[in-house]
Amino acid sequence: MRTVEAPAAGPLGGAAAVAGVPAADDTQRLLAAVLATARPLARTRAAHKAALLAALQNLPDGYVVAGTVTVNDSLDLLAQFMGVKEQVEALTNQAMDGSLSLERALEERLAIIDCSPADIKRFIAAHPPASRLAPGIKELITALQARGVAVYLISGGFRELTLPIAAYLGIPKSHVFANRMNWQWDDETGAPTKLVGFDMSEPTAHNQGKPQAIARIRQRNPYNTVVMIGDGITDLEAVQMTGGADLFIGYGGVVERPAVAAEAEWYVYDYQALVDSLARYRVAMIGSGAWACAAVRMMAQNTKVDDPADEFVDEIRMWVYEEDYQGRKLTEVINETHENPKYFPGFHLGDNVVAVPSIEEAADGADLIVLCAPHQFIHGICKQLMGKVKPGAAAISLTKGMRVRPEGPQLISQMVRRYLNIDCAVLMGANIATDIGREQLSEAVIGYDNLDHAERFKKLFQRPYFRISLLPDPVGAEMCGTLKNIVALGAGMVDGLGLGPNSKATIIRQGLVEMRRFSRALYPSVREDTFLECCGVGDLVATCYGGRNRLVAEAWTRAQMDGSPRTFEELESELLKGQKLQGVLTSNEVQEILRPAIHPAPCPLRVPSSPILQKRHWEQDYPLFTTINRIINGYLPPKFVVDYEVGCTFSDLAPTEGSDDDVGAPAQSRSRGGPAVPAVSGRG
Ligand SMILES: NC(=O)C1=CN([C@@H]2O[C@H](COP(=O)(O)OP(=O)(O)OC[C@H]3O[C@@H](n4cnc5c(N)ncnc54)[C@H](O)[C@@H]3O)[C@@H](O)[C@H]2O)C=CC1
Ligand SMILES: O=C(CO)COP(=O)(O)O
Repeated sequence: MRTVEAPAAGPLGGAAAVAGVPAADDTQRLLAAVLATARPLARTRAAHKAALLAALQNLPDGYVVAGTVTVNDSLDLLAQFMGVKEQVEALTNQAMDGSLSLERALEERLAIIDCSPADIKRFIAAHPPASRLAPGIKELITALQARGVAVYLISGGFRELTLPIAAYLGIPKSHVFANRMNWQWDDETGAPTKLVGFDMSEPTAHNQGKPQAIARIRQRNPYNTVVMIGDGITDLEAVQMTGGADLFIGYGGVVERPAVAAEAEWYVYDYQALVDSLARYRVAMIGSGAWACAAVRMMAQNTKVDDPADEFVDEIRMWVYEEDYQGRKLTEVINETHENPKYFPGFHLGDNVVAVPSIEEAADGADLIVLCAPHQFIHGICKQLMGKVKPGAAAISLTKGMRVRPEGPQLISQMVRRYLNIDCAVLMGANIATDIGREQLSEAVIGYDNLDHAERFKKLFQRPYFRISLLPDPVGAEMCGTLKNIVALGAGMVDGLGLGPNSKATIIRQGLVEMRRFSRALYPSVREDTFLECCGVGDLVATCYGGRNRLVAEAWTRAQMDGSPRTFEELESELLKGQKLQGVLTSNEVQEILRPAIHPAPCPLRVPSSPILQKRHWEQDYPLFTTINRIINGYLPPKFVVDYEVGCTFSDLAPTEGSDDDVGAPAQSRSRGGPAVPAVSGRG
């Protein structure tokens, strides 16, 4: 980039004038290109350039309008096409250097050109937009739009010629300000026939039209900062009026106009210089288990793209809970082989994934923080990260689980928001890690409060085989991901009992009913439809057929049935080799909410203080959840999983010694008004 440093000037008011104006809607952004500066200057030029850079890099406050996008003036080119190039170009130059009023220049140029609608069609066909664009402008606009910046095109040319270019650049018609040709219409056909002038009511038909157009834009949109980019005096005017643009970047890549260059605080000859100055989001992955590795692998593919408009920093730092792996540190092995041989063997994570043992270092400077660790560790993780994350960063949780404290339940995303003071979305779905590593079709939802963040995360994760949709019900999505792990234990028990698909379908259906009921009881805003999404029924089915909770529960049930009981911990460590089960903990956590205050469960209840916990005694409404919890804690044998209504009626009784047969006779038990339920050995 060649930069013209204009002489030091007085204070410049643009950015300062709007610095304190909050955007009513953070999602709306405009990148404006501005010119010039008859404005009173509030800063030195160097400081102003710094403000420009900051506006471009700190996009939540940075907005730009692009003014100069083609290598040639459309009307000049049309004049050449019509064989009247010299006369029209002379008038264009007079208008651009300010020696002829815009209205007169337009009027005279159109009169000389004197084209028909058919001429315009032929002209556009002969000069398609791609052939005329200034180098780098498409990349700049794509990069800005990818970052949520609204881009406008304000042109002193004509809509008839500008709209095809705007369409090619992805700028909506409503974001285009340009003049309109006036036509004589054929009385018979109603078609335009002859050019008879232009519409003088458009702001761009007059001098100072560009600041007026920007003022209109700002009336409709609460942008904080509007940046104008342009090469002519009429572009420069955009910053010379109250209500116009705040900042101006002069562009000399096509025509270098000394008057514009002299006034511009930042003058560039190449749009790539602006693309290069845009912020790129740095991503951190907190966690390195199976799903964390499958997810980081997808993200690494997306961040390492050869695209100048790419909005992500290539490198992703992944926090690894350091441990020994075959005599070496796991982080060293991952960084050497680009694979996590302990938790996700056989999959290349990407050369751009860097494993770090320090959680602070992993999160340092990250704009996008992805949390994916077993839920029991997230509280500790949040405490370590408190005060260490970049203000304004956005988080997303892939973790399935919740925390139950005496004050009430807390979702992982709520914990992240509370401890880290940043927004936290969730990504949930039927996402068995190894299948995703094998690039098999999967779906996920991003449950969000902040749409901008959700869209950014979607770009970060989405792959051809990993389809993401956005769901404005983050709580519902997270509750689904959490609760399905309990149902999966029930599905594993069905398998362990040797029962077939009908029984499993019964467990899945009842599980879905209880997931929905419980979620909506705790959080009434949860949407009904969410349970039909991939995070609801989709994940439930996948986990009940292919998940780790199912696997371990099946083995646990078989061991019970064989008379050689094993604990869940033993089987987890034996079958999952370091990976963690979430269902057993979640079942106990959920049951803390469901059961009455005095209960024979092995984990003693804390005294509830919140209204939610005081309202317990919900077990009868959740017979499957309750029965599964009683089974895994040894109060009922596994066969009750398919007799959950009955299993649930034992709930108020303390476990006593007794034979399995007693418990296995539900009709008799009920006739006794509730049997003594024996503890089954091998509690999880
Ligand atoms: N594995 C899967 O297919 C899926 C898992 N999930 C969810 O993702 C979350 C994370 O699971 P995975 O990535 O599969 O992990 P994992 O279960 O495969 O691995 C356990 C992880 O915990 C770490 N760890 C062990 N002790 C720790 C401690 N004291 N503090 C912090 N970390 C410790 C280990 O280093 C390892 O990275 C869970 O909530 C799970 O339900 C969600 C979708 C799919
Ligand atoms: O959540 C999962 C799939 O979406 C994985 O479930 P498991 O932890 O039971 O393997």
